[in-house]
Formats: sequence, structure tokens, C-alpha cells
Amino acid sequence: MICVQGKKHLPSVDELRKQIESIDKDIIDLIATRMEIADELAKEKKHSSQGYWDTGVERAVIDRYMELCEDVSLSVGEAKLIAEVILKISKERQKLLYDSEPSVQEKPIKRK
Ligand SMILES: O=C(O)C(=O)C[C@]1(C(=O)O)C=C[C@@H](O)C=C1
Repeated sequence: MICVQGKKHLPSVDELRKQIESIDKDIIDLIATRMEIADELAKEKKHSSQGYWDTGVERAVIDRYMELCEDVSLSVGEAKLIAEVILKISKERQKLLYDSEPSVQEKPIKRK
């Protein structure tokens, strides 16, 4: 709620849509940054001969989202759903990268 000259002013539909638009931009920026970091992680895991998916970490990510929702207006189910969608995208990208990025052994040795 916005106060104009001491009077309470209920935001209009347009104002609320503007707020949502701005938040959507932040969400996309943050998710894209998270995906870029997960891409890097996938490359590092491949270079150190680790598998690309880790179900233990995935469980911890979902639990983290479910705990984080306790302080905000999201239900546990909603937070879990968000975590699952993010993990689904992250894992698909990791698999693609893992399958395309050459491993240490496969990388050509640079000779001078
Ligand atoms: O922590 C990792 O090992 C990651 O690769 C990141 C991440 C994630 O996006 O949170 C992605 C795939 C794994 O299965 C688990 C977690």
C-alpha cells in the first residue's frame, strides 16, 4: 500500500502489474546466474571424473527451499515445486554440457 498525502492509496492493477514485471526480471536474472554457476560446476565435475547428478545434493536443495519458505508467504508445496523446476532445468543443462564438454583425458594436449 502506498501513502499519498497521508491517505492510503491502493495500488491499481497497472501498478501491481509493473511490480510483477520488475520482479519477473529479477527472477530471470537470478535463475540465469544460478544456471551459469551450475554449468561451471558440471564442467568441474566432469574434469574431476565425477558423475554429473547428485541425488543427495538435490534432496538438500529441495529441503533448503522448503525451509526458506517458512519465513515468506509461500507454502512448503509451492517452495518444493519451485526447487524441482529449477533442478529439472539445471540437470538438463548439466547433462547436455557433460555430454558435449571434453573430459581432461579427451582434451587434446597443446604442443608448442
Ligand atoms: O551441487 C551440484 O553438484 C550441482 O551440480 C548443482 C545441482 C543444482 O542445480 O543445485 C545440479 C545437479 C545435481 O544433481 C545437484 C545439484
